[in-house]
Amino acid sequence: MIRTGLLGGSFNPAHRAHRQISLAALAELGLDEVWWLVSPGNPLKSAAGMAPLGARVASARDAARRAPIRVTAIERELGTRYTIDTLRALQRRFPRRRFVWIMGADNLAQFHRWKDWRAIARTMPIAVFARPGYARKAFTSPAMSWLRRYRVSPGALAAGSRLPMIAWIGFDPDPMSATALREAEPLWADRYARSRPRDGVSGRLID
Ligand SMILES: Nc1ncnc2c1ncn2[C@@H]1O[C@H](COP(=O)(O)OP(=O)(O)OP(=O)(O)O)[C@@H](O)[C@H]1O
Ligand SMILES: O=C(O)c1ccc[n+]([C@@H]2O[C@H](COP(=O)([O-])O)[C@@H](O)[C@H]2O)c1
Repeated sequence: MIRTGLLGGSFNPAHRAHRQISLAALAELGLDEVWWLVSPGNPLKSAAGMAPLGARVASARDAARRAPIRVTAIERELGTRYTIDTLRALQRRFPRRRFVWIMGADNLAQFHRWKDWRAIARTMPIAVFARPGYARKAFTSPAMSWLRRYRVSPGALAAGSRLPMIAWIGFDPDPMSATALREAEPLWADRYARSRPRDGVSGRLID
């Protein structure tokens, strides 16, 4: 089994916290690699202000350099938009991998708005990272009121196979956000104007 973390995101643009939480997940959960799934469009986010997919993939490749992180826009190829559909498609396509879904506390705070969120938790383990300002919202969220009974330590999540299973990973919270980067450099995507997602977006090149 190849142990693979999945970090889905807009990456508009990618930044150091994406890298840090991925490296922490690799170490704490004994993962072999992390895939960054650069979303063609988060179903809950407006497309306004969203840089082209190619620029977001290129920024993610920069941020992931020299780490066991693979950047992919595979949702575009799979034709999926909702995470539950992506995860099911990935499990079908990569049956020898054991996946873990990774997300920041901000996403846990609104996880109950995601399509079939309980089914996501029954599909693969979930690892959550603290994010400044979101601890309370995440712990008291509607999703967490159901998920808390399935909470385990990171070690138990790494070793176990029961589902659902959710763990908080110890991590010195990092205030970095793509919103702050866009405010500092609204035209950041111009740096990647000529970048197109190469074939690296295809599942074939992932394996
Ligand atoms: N500083 C951070 N600490 C912990 N998790 C983070 C951090 N930044 C992003 N993440 C997580 O990484 C994933 C992808 O995040 P995303 O690409 O939306 O970046 P973002 O900084 O949250 O963007 P935006 O500010 O545009 O909402 C999400 O699960 C998010 O919770
Ligand atoms: O499936 C859903 O309903 C759903 C709703 C909101 C967000 N997501 C996914 O959550 C991940 C994080 O998104 P973002 O924009 O916060 O980086 C990304 O993979 C999105 O596709 C998924």
